Amino acid sequence: MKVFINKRIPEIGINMLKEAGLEVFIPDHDNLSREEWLSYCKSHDMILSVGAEFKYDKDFFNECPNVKAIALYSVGFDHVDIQEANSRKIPVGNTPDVLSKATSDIAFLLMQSVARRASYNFEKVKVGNWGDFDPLHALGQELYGKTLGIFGLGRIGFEMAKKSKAAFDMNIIYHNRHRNQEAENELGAKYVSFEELISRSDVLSIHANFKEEQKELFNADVFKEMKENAIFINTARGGFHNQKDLYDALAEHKIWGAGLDVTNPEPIFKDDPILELSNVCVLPHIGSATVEARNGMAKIAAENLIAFSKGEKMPACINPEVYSEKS
Ligand SMILES: NC(=O)C1=CN([C@@H]2O[C@H](COP(=O)(O)OP(=O)(O)OC[C@H]3O[C@@H](n4cnc5c(N)ncnc54)[C@H](O)[C@@H]3O)[C@@H](O)[C@H]2O)C=CC1
Ligand SMILES: O=C(O)C(=O)CO
Repeated sequence: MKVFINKRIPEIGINMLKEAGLEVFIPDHDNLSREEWLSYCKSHDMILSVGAEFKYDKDFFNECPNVKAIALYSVGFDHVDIQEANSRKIPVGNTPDVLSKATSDIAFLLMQSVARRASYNFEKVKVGNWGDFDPLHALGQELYGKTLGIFGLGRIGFEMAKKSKAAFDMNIIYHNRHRNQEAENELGAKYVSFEELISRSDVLSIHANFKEEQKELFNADVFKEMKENAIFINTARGGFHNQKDLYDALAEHKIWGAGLDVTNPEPIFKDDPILELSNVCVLPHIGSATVEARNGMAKIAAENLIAFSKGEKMPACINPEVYSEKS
């Protein structure tokens, strides 16, 4: 069976696939056009898919009838039409858990960076404006005992909550599709309505998996209900926030600041006015960018395809229903 990988991943995953007897093809350049990508997909049985640039939508499935399995090199799967995959009984794997610590580290880092005005202060040093000690200048806010609101308390949200509780004894409130009993028992996390989450959070951190219905859920109507000292953190998907509304809320100091590892659109335009604001920290989607997480992702993605090639269930499968439908 032949595997197409659209971009080089850590060797550990490639070696596992080859050792399992699978033929692996990786193009010699990264910036594939959609046409090139499609032509490679068409001639392979399995895809190890890196990044969310190309969508696995109805058109893809219609054009690539030979593809039998997809292993995403991500935990997020908002670029895959799962119903279409299900209707063709194509299992789709993802990479849960191995990146939860790394991604929540970035949410935590952004929370502190915004609270202590890191981008403003970095810029001062860079332009040679260190300045004298000033008791009233460049003051941040402390996070001790503040309220952290988590939207989407799953794997990454839980890691963020644990760190914030341990470091700053923050009160954790959350809004999720289901109650998270573990977080309630271990951290005293309190389940609240969406409205309560917005109005009570000193830090609001987004960790839900994105669906089109939730597009720009965090918009002017939400920002106007947030506290003036509130910090908005998004490490989930840029599609969750309306970036113009976020800009307005930040520029007008309706909220304290924002930390973004994901933007809308992504990548962010170089001249996006939000980048000019001193109360914003933006990172280029590096949540899972550690050696440990990326190796773990390569390993799980390879395990998913190897299992499939042996006629077994993928160990990390987004749509396990394809197996029960088969039997
Ligand atoms: N910045 C980065 O590099 C990375 C970003 N991510 C993003 O983080 C997301 C979360 O990952 P995990 O924690 O592993 O997923 P997860 O599935 O463990 O947690 C997501 C939680 O959000 C909840 N949720 C979804 N929609 C909701 C809604 N409308 N209202 C309330 N709760 C809702 C779900 O019930 C679930 O508990 C991924 O889907 C991905 O988009 C993941 C890894 C790296
Ligand atoms: O895994 C994901 O969903 C990412 O965004 C990148 O690791």
